Amino acid sequence: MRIPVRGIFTLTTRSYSSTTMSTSQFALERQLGLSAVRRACALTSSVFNKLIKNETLTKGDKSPVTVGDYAAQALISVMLKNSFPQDPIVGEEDAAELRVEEGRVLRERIIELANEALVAPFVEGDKPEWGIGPGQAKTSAELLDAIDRGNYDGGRTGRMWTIDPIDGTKGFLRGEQYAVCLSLLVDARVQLGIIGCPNLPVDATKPDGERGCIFVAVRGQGCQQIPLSGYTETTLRMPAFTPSSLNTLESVEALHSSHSTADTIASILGITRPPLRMDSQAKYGCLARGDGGLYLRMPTGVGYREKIWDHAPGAILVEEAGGIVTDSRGVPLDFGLGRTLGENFGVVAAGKEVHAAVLDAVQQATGTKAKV
Ligand SMILES: Nc1ncnc2c1ncn2[C@@H]1O[C@H](COP(=O)(O)O)[C@@H](OP(=O)(O)O)[C@H]1O
Ligand SMILES: [Mg+2]
Repeated sequence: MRIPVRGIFTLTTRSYSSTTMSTSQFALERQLGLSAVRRACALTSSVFNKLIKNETLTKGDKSPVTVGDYAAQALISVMLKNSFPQDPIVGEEDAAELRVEEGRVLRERIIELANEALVAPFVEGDKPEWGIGPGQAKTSAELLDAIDRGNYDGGRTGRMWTIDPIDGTKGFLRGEQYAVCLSLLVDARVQLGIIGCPNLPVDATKPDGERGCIFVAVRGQGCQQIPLSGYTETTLRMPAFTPSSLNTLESVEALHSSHSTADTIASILGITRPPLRMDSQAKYGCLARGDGGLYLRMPTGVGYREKIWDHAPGAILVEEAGGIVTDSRGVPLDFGLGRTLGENFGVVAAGKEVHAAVLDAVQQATGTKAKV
C-alpha cells in the first residue's frame, strides 16, 4: 500500500509476516530486538508515569531515571542472553553501585521493575524460549549479572550489541523525547539498529496525534517505522532536500552540541526556519522519515568522546533510509575503537543530495578542513 505524505514523498506499508522475515539475514535478532525494545519502552513509560508524573521527584533527584535505566538494561540483556549467549554487550550502565548495601532500596525497585517487564504477557513476535513471559522472573543476582554483561570494552572484530536503555536522560525527566536504543555490530559495522521513542508523535505533521514509535533497520533491508500501539511497518525513505529547504535537528543541550555553530552553518546554507531541538536518538529516526533533513551535532570544544551506544543505532536508520552519516569533518563514524567513537567529533547526518554542501558550510563556519 502506498500513502502520500505531505506531498513530498511516499511511504510503503507492510504488515508483520513471520514467513517473510524468517528467511532474511538477522531476522531473529530483529524480532528479538523489537520485542526487547517494546518491553523496555513500556517499562520506562511506566517509571515516568509512576515516579515522575506523580511528582515524587524532588528537584535534582535523578533516581527515577536511574531506576528506569538499570531495569531496562537488565531486561534487554536477559533477552539477548537467552538467544545469543555468546554475544558481548556494550551497555551504558553497570551494577557496581547496586551491589553494595547503600544500593539496596534502588536495587529492590529495579529488580521488581525488570521482573514485571520480563513476565508481562507475550506480544506479537515473542517466542516462549526467549525466557520472557508469564512465570519467567529472575533472581536479584541474575539481574545484576545481566546489567554487568554490558561491561564489554568493544573492539573491531566479532559480534557485539550496544544498549542505551534511556538515551536522552534530560528529555525523559522533562517528559519530552527520549529513546530506548539497541544495535548489533559485526566486525565494527552496524548491522541492526532499533530505537524506541515512547513520546514521539507517529506523524510529525500531527504533533498532538498518536505518540510512540519504533524505528528499525537491518543493513540492506531498509528502515521501517512501527507504531508502539501496533505492528504495521512503514518503510522510510529520506526525501531529497535542497540546502535552503532544510530544517536542522539538534540536541536540546548546548553543552552536547554547539547551538551557535549550528546557527552559523544554517545561515551559510540559507536556512531560515528555526532548528528543531530534541533530546536523544529520536533525532535520527525523525531524520530517516523526512522530518528536517539535517542532523547537526557540533563539538563544543571540550574534547568530549561520543559513545558508540549514542550513535550506532541511529546511524544505520539514516543510512538505510538513503542518507549519509559522518562526523563534523566528514569522517565516517568508527565503531571499532572501543566504547567511544575515539577520534570522531560531532555528527553531520543528511540526505545524499545535501551532505557535501553541509560539510562545506561546516568548514566555513568552523575554519576546519573537511577530511574527505
Ligand atoms: N558534553 C557532551 N557532548 C556530547 N554529548 C554528550 C555530552 N555529555 C553527554 N552527552 C551524551 O548526549 C546524549 C544525549 O544526546 P542528545 O544531546 O542528542 O540528547 C547523552 O546520552 P544519555 O542521556 O543516555 O546519557 C550522553 O551520552
Ligand atoms: Mg545516550
